[in-house]
Amino acid sequence: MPALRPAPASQHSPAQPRLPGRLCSVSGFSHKVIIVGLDNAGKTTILYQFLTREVVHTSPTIGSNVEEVVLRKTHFLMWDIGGQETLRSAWNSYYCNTEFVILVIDSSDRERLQVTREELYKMLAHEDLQRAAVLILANKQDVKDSMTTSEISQVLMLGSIKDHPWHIQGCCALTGEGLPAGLAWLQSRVAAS
Ligand SMILES: Nc1nc2c(ncn2[C@@H]2O[C@H](COP(=O)(O)OP(=O)(O)OP(=O)(O)O)[C@@H](O)[C@H]2O)c(=O)[nH]1
Ligand SMILES: [Mg+2]
Repeated sequence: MPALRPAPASQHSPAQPRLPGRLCSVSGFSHKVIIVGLDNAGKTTILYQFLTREVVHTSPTIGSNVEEVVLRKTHFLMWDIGGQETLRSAWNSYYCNTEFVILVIDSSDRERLQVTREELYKMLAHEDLQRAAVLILANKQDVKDSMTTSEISQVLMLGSIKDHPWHIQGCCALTGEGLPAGLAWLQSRVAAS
């Protein structure tokens, strides 16, 4: 298990997200990614696993964290957005210019999968996300009796999504298992476009 790192130092206020539509990074063009999902799903843990391949100590995100993740020569500007119920109405302020939505699910949280489904279809109907591809990360696969990707696919009715490219990947943010495959799918979409 990698060392625990302190929580990310700065977060952006939900009232004033920091230029969520900005796509230019120091190093050139970045593909904008938003990481959404219910509170406690593991979004912030995943963002920092992508960035450092280590587990950070997190607390609930108020607002967002943003980091640039580079995979070979492809740059992704990743916005990790707080998932608490009161914060979800602010997700749409991050949608502009989004190419990829990463929807993180706590696979051990059966009771709230329906809530995730409602949030998913609300997002897919939003005009700013019409061209976005969706990566569903079925996180916490290490937890005993967690839902499999096929169970989650059924409940979320992923087969009915015809107008957005999508992919579901099981993962464990504590070990990083499954995350490289998720990133590889994002990169394959970039290469295909
Ligand atoms: N067992 C297990 N725990 C995990 C996993 N990923 C994250 N966690 C834990 O789940 C808790 C919540 O993780 P966060 O990354 O803060 O969740 P979040 O989705 O960012 O939550 P909000 O910021 O409130 O929206 C933390 O205690 C993490 O250590 C995983 O794959 N397995
Ligand atoms: Mg968080």
